[in-house]
Amino acid sequence: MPYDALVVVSFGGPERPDDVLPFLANVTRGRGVPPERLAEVAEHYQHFGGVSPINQQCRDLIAAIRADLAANGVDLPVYWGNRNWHPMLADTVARMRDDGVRHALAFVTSAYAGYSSCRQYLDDIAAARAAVGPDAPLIDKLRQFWDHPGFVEPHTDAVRAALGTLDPARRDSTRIVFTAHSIPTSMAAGAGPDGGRYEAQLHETARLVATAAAPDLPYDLVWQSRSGPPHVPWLEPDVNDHLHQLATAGTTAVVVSPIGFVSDHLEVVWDLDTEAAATAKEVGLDFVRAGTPGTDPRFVTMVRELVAERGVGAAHPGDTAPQRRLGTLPVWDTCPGCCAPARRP
Ligand SMILES: CC1=C(CCC(=O)O)c2cc3nc(cc4[nH]c(cc5[nH]c(cc1n2)c(C)c5CCC(=O)O)c(CCC(=O)O)c4C)C(CCC(=O)O)=C3C
Ligand SMILES: [Fe+2]
Repeated sequence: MPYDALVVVSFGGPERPDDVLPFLANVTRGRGVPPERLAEVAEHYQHFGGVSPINQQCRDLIAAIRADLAANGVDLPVYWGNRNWHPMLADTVARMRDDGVRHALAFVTSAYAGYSSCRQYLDDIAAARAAVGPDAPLIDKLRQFWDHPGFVEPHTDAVRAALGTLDPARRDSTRIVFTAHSIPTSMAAGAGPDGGRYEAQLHETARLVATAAAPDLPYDLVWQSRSGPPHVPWLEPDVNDHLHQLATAGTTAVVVSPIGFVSDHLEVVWDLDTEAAATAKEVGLDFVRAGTPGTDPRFVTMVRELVAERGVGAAHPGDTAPQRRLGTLPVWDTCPGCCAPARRP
């Protein structure tokens, strides 16, 4: 059956102060996140008036996707549903059913393998379809896109632009510090069909961005936004500890590039622009944070290309577009057995 809709599936975020606690309850239900950590994160949201930037970023991305599809003659309605906040995915899937959608593609706003980045979105889709019932549309998730040029190139340009703002006299002691969301080490071990794929893909993206943006500079991949109880091991080092380390070892300037993310959502504007920037200042490092793809036209076009890989918009029925990729790690179109839920801690 040909595809008749695209649904953008994202994390969701609060849009007013009263949303913050119920949003956090949705994110952390059954996850064992300590109340102290929750109170701390609630405060981060309240610093921004209780409004996460992520929902508006999704609206902007969807407007750009719709315009790009229309400009290229691809007639595909675009829906939007979130994991943790309105519009909730189950409500969206009900609306898709009401509109007569039978078989949709899902673009998830996360590029990588892993439980939180991939498998949990598959579970969200399954739960939303189950809530809607037997006449819910089929929904196929598009593949992971960590090494797609439409994701790598905007990150590369952002790193290059950020480097351009630093003192060229310090170039010899400048480093690129890539970041992604930390996850429990047990979750990292279970990422992808054969494990370890979250880190492996991030290492590949870091290499692709660094070698294109500044082949002369050293770079690191470190982790941000650690959650969970202290006795559970998560990926380390934390970006703040790493900045301390770098300053001690003679680095004078850093570009921090959040390659783990597609937009400047709260974990970027708080954990990096506020916390990591303060750490850099404390230890005397020049600090600049590189941007994220957001609505970069290449990122928007990538979505159309991923859809074309599934045969949508083809000149002849049955034609599918080739995968555009810069890396060499294997990729799975349909995530077979990927990020098995049983491996989740
Ligand atoms: C891998 C990963 C991504 C990237 C993939 C993707 O993009 O999906 C990501 C994205 C995001 N994480 C976000 C927010 C939060 N994540 C939390 C908690 C957690 N994240 C985890 C992992 C990830 N998270 C994990 C293992 C937990 C522990 C709880 C659990 O096991 O599930 C918590 C609870 C409080 C805390 O403890 O921090 C919050 C509020 C926002 C929205 C920001 C905004 O509002 O703009 C976004 C985009
Ligand atoms: Fe998170």
